[in-house]
Amino acid sequence: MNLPSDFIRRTSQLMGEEQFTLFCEALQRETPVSIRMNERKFSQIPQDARPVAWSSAGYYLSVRPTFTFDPLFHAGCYYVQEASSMFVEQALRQYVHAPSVMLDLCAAPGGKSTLARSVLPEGSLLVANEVMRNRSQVLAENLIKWGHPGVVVTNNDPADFAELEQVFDVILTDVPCSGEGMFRKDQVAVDEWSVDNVTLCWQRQQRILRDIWGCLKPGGILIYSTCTFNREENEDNVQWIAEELGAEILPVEVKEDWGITGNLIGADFPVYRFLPHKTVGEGLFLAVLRKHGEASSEENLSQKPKKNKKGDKRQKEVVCPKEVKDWINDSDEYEWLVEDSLVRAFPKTYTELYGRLKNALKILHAGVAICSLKGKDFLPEHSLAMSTVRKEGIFPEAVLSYEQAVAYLRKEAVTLSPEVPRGYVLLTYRGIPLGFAKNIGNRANNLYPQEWRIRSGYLPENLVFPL
Ligand SMILES: C[S@@+](CC[C@H](N)C(=O)[O-])C[C@H]1O[C@@H](n2cnc3c(N)ncnc32)[C@H](O)[C@@H]1O
Repeated sequence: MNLPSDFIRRTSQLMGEEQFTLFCEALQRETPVSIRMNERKFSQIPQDARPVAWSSAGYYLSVRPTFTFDPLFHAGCYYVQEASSMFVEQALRQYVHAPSVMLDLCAAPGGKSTLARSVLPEGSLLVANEVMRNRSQVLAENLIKWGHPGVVVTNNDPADFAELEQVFDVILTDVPCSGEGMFRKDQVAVDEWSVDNVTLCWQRQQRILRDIWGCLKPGGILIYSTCTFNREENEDNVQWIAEELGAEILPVEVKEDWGITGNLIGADFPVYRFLPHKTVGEGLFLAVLRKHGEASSEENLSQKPKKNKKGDKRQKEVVCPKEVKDWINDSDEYEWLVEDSLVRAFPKTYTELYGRLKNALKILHAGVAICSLKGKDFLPEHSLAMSTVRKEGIFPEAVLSYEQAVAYLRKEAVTLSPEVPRGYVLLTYRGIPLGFAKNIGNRANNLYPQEWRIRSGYLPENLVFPL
C-alpha cells in the first residue's frame, strides 16, 4: 500500500515516529473479522470465536465466512461489525441509564444503530437517520431484521431536524470523514485522500454538528465518532464542540488491556482512539460530551404535535382490524396505526413524538409493520416475521433445510410438505423465523421482500454457524 506523502508526514508527527512505524505495519495486515450477536434472537456463540473485550455480544471470528449465504445473517441473528466500533456500547452503558430518546444521525448501514438498539435501557426509542436515499434503505432493512419495536428510520438531511428542538436525550454523530481507518481494506480511500479533503471533512462535520445541536436536550449526551486518525476531524472538532457549542467532555472508564490510546494533541480532555497496531480492529475515534444546561423536568414527549405542514389533509380514518392486534405480545403497549393500508404497532409512550417526527421528517419505517390490508385479507409484513415481539403460535410454521432457506432468500418458489396448512405460513431455519410464504397447496408464494433477495447463485463452504 502506497500511503500519500502528506498523510505520512502529518500522521507520524501526530503519533511520533515509533508509533507510526508500528501503525504502518498494522495497515499491511489483514483486517480482523468480527460480528455482534443479537441476543434477543440468538444466543449461540460461533465456534473458535474470541470475545471483543469492550463489547458484551461481539466476537472475533477465526475465518472470514461468506455472510451472504448464511440464513441466520438475513434473519438478524448477528451483525457484521468491525470491533472498535463496538466501543459505543461503553459510552451508552456508562451515561444512559433511564429510558431515552436517541438519535443516530449518520446511521447507515446500521452498525451502531443495531448496537444502540441492543444496549439502550428498556423503554427507549431510537431514531436512526441517513441522508443518502439508497443507504437509508439499507439502514431500514438492517433495523427491520434486528427486530426491535422501538425504532424509527428516517431519510433526512441534518438541517431537517431543526424543528425538533430539545427532543433527544442522546445523539450519536458517527460523521462522514476522510476515512483513514479504511486504508487497510479500501484502496479508493487511499487514492481519494488529500489534505484538502480533510479540510472539507472537518468543516462539514462542524456544519452537521451545528445543524443538530438544538435537537439535543440541555444536559443531553453527544457521542461523536469518526473512523479517521487526523487531529482536525477528531480532537480539534471535540474541542470546538465543547467551546463553541457548549459542552463538557466526559471520561469513559476503560481497561488498560484494551490498548486504547488517548488524546494525541497534548490537551488534557479525554478521547478514545482505537489504533490498529494497539487494538484489534479497523480504527475508531470516539468522544462523549454533555451539553451544558440542566435537563428540563418538563417532558418534551408530552408536547402536542404541531399542525401538519403538508396541509393537514384529512384522510378517511381506517380502523385497525381487531384480530391483528393479537399478533404481537403486550399489544396494549402499542398504538395501532393504519397508514396507507399498512398497519403499524408503535410504542404508545412515544405516540406524540411520532406525530412530531412525521411532520418534520421522511419516515421509512417505524415500530413494527404488522400487515397490509388487501380487501378482506391481512397480508403479514416481513417486519412482523423479524420482530422480537411477534407472538408465537399465530401462524403455522414450516421448518426449512439450509438449501430451502437459501432458495427462499433468493425468492425462488418454495415447496412445502403436504401436511403444512394452506394460508400464511411462517418459515423457520434452525428455529429462527426467515419470513412468510402463502401456501396455496401445490406451491407456496414466496413473500420475501423482492429488493432484499440474495442475487448470487453461488453456495459457499464456510458458514458462521456450520450445519
Ligand atoms: C461513517 S458512516 C456511518 C456508519 C454507521 N454509523 C454505522 O455504524 O453503520 C457516515 C454516514 O454519514 C452519511 N453522510 C454523508 N454526508 C452526510 C451529511 N452531509 N450529513 C449527514 N450524514 C452524511 C454517509 O452517507 C454515511 O452513511
